[in-house]
Amino acid sequence: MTTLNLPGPAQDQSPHTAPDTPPDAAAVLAELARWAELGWLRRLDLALARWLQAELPDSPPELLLAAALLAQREGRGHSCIVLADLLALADAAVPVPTDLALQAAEVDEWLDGPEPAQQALRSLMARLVAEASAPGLAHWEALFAASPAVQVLAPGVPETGGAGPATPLLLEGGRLYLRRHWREECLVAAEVLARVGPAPMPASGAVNDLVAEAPPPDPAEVRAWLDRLFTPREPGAPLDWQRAACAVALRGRLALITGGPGTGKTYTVARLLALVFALQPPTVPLRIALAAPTGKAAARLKQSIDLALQGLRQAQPGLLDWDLLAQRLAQAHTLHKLLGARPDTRHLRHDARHPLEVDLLVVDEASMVHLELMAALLAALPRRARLLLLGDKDQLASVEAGAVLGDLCADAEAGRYGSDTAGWIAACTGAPLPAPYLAAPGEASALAQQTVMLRESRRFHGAIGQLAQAVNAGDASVALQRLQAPGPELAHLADPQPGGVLRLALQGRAGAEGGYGPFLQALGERPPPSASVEDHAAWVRRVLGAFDRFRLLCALREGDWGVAGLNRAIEQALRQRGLIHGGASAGLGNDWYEGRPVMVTRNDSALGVYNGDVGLALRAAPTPASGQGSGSGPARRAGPLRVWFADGDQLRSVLASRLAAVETAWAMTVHKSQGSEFEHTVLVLPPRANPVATRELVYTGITRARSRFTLVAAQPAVFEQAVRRRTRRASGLPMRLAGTAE
Ligand SMILES: Nc1ncnc2c1ncn2[C@@H]1O[C@H](COP(=O)(O)OP(=O)(O)OP(=O)(O)O)[C@@H](O)[C@H]1O
Repeated sequence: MTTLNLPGPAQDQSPHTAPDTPPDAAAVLAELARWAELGWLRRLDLALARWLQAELPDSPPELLLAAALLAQREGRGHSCIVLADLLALADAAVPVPTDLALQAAEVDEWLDGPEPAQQALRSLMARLVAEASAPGLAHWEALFAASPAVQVLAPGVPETGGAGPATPLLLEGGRLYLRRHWREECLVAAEVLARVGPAPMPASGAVNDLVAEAPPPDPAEVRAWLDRLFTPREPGAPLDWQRAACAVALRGRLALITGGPGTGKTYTVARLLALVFALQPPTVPLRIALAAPTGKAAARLKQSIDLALQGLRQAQPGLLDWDLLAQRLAQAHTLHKLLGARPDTRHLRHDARHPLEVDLLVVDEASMVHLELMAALLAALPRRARLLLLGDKDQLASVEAGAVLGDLCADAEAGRYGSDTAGWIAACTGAPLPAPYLAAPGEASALAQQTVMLRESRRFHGAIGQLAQAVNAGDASVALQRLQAPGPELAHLADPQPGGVLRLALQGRAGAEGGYGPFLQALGERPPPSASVEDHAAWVRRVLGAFDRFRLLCALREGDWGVAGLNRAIEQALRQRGLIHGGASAGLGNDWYEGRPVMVTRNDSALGVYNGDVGLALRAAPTPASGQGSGSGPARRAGPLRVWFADGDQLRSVLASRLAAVETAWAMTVHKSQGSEFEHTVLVLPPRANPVATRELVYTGITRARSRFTLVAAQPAVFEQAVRRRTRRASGLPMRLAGTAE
């Protein structure tokens, strides 16, 4: 995002865009080039428009503009653009069909620039629309349909795309797609619908086909098991949504369990696994897989499930064959690893032809699963297998295109259960479904029947939970009041200089002392060279643990208040204080020093590191130097610098020199922090309003904090605007799933 003082609207700038000249293809391309120059568009976005024009010189200017904007919006996480939204920029009077008008009202900025960027686009759109003989959506659709670059489809055509050439662009029901995303969307919708529908016939008669083909269990038996696995409920107590989630998940091959942090999603799934295991005939070897988008989230999932099962086992040792259940629970993996990502290729080992050998798959932090990954996962998972998606639908969606969990959980808040589901839930849990969650006639989609939202946070009772709630409700003034209330949990730093953030990082604040101080101290307490490998590993664990207690999260990547600026400032301050030593002078690569926290930015399955993994550069345990000795034992050579990662209790490390795609991680983006929690989390908002700062971003930042949260916002207005700004990603998935009436 540029913060330059930018020139005004387009017509003042370019000879191609004088108001009385019709904006032809050359004029539009020149204008797009100007926007790219100003940082409002990426070079990549411009390149798509230029490529189209080079390949098809007759391309209409409207299509060139739409293609560049489609590429730009794709980079902002949208799977498509809604042409009606674009046309609405030109003139409120442009006819927009009512079903699309809702989306038009919710669009955010189209260009990565301040108001002059938006004005430039509106102005160009107004002129394009004014020049058209028959302005409006139908005219644009006709123009696009005439281009060999665009295939036009009626809404809901199956994933094959029907007949016709594989054009790069695709227009369906007023939405313009890059073909790739359209195909992924169709696949996700088809797979979801197939899994919430009736079970397929066994394909091979193999023993595991019986897993999902078994008739639904007897609700009385389910209820008896739920009573054993959950804390006893008082007669007449209201519905326990955790039990309801288990009941719903038992009924189908796909279940979505959503809820804020600490609402017991993992607690519930651990009991659900025990329940499925208990109801399974002992002859059927149930294969359970656990996965999450990042290594850390996967390790956390496994740890929480193990802990919950241990608790159950201690309380009721004779209830189940706990050892067998533990054996069935494989190690948790990242989704990339589960799917068999290979080095140097996007190709995955598992796909529809080489499906995963799994009967029940649990995916945590599903809000981070983007469209492409979800499509790959659903393609590779046999339809007879059970899939449980866990996540917080209110969190930020992935950086990549798609907001799949949000789209799938469209009905989660309202419930919208049909009478069948309500009856099943009541029979399995012993409590009636509260009337407000019943669907109105015709409203109960098949997907809603398989979705449960957990509503009570078991972790956040205090100030952080209340703040998160106010933000989620869009109530900026209550959120600000909570931030200013006395107490150690919350604080608001309104320092107009980044120096205040630096102090927080190095010392913490009143009520949340420390910052990175305890980490730096642990780093300095390296065991002596004579220490054993075990002692060295224990030290690495201590340092990693100390690092994970505090984190700076930024809305922006660039600038003094972004990840890049704050990382630089922290490194400089630490060097000045003599707390880090490194770079070329210490015989290390320029960027490396002991204690450097790094985040992996590209999957490398050969090294076993995945995008988003955070590790610390620490020297390996010293090794005896060959051929040397002294009276006090063999001399030891300092170990090489390795980057250490913790997956729960497991440590793994990679030579720092082999990790090419990493960035320093004293500060990281809120996006990349998903799936992690820190004792004290600091959220740094930009000094001026910025479309990147949204309600979902603020909510995600706050809910990363375990016990202390600090907001850094020089202007309270920036926080207020962010809380009011909801992101809605353009996607055709809700439309594709809408035909799922029960
Ligand atoms: N019904 C319950 N009774 C008692 N304790 C519970 C119950 N549900 C959850 N908890 C406890 O609340 C805490 C949070 O639960 P859990 O970790 O399952 O939540 P979560 O939704 O998975 O959280 P996150 O979003 O952070 O992953 C845990 O300590 C768990 O043991």
